[in-house]
Amino acid sequence: MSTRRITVDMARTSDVILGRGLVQQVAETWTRPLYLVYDAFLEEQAEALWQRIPPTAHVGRLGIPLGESRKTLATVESVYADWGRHAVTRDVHIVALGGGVLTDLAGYAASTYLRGLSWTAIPTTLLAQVDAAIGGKVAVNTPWGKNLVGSFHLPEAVYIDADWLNSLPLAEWRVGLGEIIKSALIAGDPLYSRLEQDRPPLGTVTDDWQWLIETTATIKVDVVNQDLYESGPRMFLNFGHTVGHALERVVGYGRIQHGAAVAIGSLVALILSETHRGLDPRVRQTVVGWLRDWQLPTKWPASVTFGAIWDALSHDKKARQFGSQWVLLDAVGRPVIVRGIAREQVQAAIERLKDEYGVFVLADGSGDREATAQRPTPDVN
Ligand SMILES: O=C(O)C(=O)C[C@@H](O)[C@H](O)[C@H](O)COP(=O)(O)O
Repeated sequence: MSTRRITVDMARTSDVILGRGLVQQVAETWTRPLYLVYDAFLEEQAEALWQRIPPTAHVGRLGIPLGESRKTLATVESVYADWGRHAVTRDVHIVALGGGVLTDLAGYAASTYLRGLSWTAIPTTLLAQVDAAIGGKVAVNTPWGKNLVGSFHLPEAVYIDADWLNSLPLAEWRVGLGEIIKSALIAGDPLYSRLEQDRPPLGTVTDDWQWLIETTATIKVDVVNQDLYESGPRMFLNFGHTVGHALERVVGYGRIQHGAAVAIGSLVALILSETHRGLDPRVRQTVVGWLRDWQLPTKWPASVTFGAIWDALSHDKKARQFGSQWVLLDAVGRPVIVRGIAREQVQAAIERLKDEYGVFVLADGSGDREATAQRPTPDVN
C-alpha cells in the first residue's frame, strides 16, 4: 500500500508590546467584540479601561476575587457561566487584566471555551510582566500539583506597561524577583552582570526597572520561540520551580509567596548544580546576596518535611515515566536538564541549605495574594 503524508503546519505569533501608557491608547482602537476578565481588586482600573473601549465592542465583563488558592477549575467554571450568560461566541476576544494568577486562569478559560477564544493579556504585576503572561502557558492548580490542568494558548498580544507597578505593594514586587533572578541564571549576561552591579530598590518604576523588565521579557520570548511546547529548552524557564512548586503545594497554595518558593527552590537547584555539575559555589554566594538585598528568603520553612516535598515532586510537569528531570547549571548562562538525581541526593541538598542558612517559621499572611493588594493606578482614567 502506498502511503502519503500531508502536514498541518500553522505559524502562530504572539506580540509582546512594551510601553508606558500604551493600554489606554490601544483600548480606544479596539472595535471587535470584547469581554474583559479582571482581578476584582482592580475594579476601579477595569472600569476606567472599559470606558476607553468603544461601547459597540462591549460584550461583558467580570471581576473575579483571586489569589493562588482560587486558581482552580471551580473559578474557571464561574467564568464559563458568565460567558454562557453573555452568549459569548467565537468572534468574542477575551481581554485579561491582572497578575499572573488572573492571566493564567483567564487564559485557560479562553483556551477551552468553544475550543478556544482569542485573547489579550494586560499584566499588572512584575511577575506577570516578566514571565507569567508571556508564552501562552495557561493553567489552574489542582490538589496534586501546581498548574497541573492547563494548555498552551498564546495570547494574540501582551501589553506590558510598567506604570502598573507603581501602585504595587513591595511584597508583590518580590513575587516577581524570583523570575528575574532565574532568567539571569539561565541566560547569563547582560542581565546577570547588571544585577551583579546594581539591584534597584523596589516600589517605583525607574529606567533601571524598565531595562530589567524588557530584558527579562525578551529572554522569555527567545526561549519560547525555540520551544513553545516545552519539549526541550523551555524547561530551562522552570529553574528553581521544581522544589518551588512542591513547596507551594505542600504548605498550601497561597500560604507562601510564589517568589519566595522559587527563591528557596533556586538555592536547592544551585546546590545540586554544585554537586552534580561542578558549578562554581560563588554563583550561589552571589544569588544569596541578591535574595538578602531584596528580602527574599534563603531559609527553609521549618514545618516542611522532606517526605512531603519528595511526594510533591512526583507531580512536577518535567517528570517522565523514567523519573524526575531537574534544571541545573553548568555555569551562569549554561542551563542543563539532568535526570536520575536520587532521593538521598535531593535530601542532602535540602539538608545543606538548612545547615547553611537555617529554617524559618512560615507566618500566616506571608502568602501570595498576587495583584489583590494593588491600589488604583493613577494613569488609568
Ligand atoms: O513559561 C514557562 O515555561 C515557565 O516555566 C515559566 C515559569 O516561571 C512559570 O512559573 C510557569 O507557570 C511554570 O510552568 P509549569 O509548567 O511548571 O507550571
